[in-house]
Amino acid sequence: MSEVDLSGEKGWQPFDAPALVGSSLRFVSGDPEGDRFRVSYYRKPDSALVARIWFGPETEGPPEHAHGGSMAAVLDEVLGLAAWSAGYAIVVANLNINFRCLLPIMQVVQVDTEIVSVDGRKVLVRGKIWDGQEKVYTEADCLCIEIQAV
Ligand SMILES: CCCCCCCCCC(=O)SCCNC(=O)CCNC(=O)[C@H](O)C(C)(C)COP(=O)(O)OP(=O)(O)OC[C@H]1O[C@@H](n2cnc3c(N)ncnc32)[C@H](O)[C@@H]1OP(=O)(O)O
Repeated sequence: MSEVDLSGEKGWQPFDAPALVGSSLRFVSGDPEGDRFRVSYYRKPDSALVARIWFGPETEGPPEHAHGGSMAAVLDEVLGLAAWSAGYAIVVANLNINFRCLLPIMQVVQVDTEIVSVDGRKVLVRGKIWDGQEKVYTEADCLCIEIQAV
């Protein structure tokens, strides 16, 4: 497969996910040369986690477009990781997804995240997969629950 440009924007800092949560996080981001997903994580200047993600041919669902489950897997990982990167050791309890537009495969898209609220052990993270300009493919609310130990 040809080179995929996952570079971030000016002011974004590369974020080392395995350094924070360990190398078990491989389902989405564990095969950076593969034909499924290729992912690079960054922190924005406001410290929000952001990802640049390439959906490869093995994520195909509808012809030439991403499988809904592949988008769900990406949102599970990125939104959960957003909570970890904000200092909360969590697992995902509920992931509510709206699929807005078919997502063409073989292109790089962006996942933006936002910590919406923290209420005791409950951390609500909101995110979207979009083109980074205007087109939103998928939106999600992710309820994360803090755990004592992994
Ligand atoms: C290790 C590195 C990982 C880093 C990367 C993260 C990205 C990957 C994210 C994942 O894929 S994690 C794997 C998928 N998730 C799971 O398998 C979670 C399975 N579920 C559980 O382990 C437990 O259900 C859970 C820890 C989430 C909660 O069980 P607890 O017994 O600890 O909590 P409890 O049931 O008492 O609920 C605590 C609060 O959360 C609320 N809650 C729990 N589950 C909920 C739910 N599903 N919907 C709404 N609210 C929920 C619950 O009502 C309560 O609210 P209040 O404090 O206000 O009373």
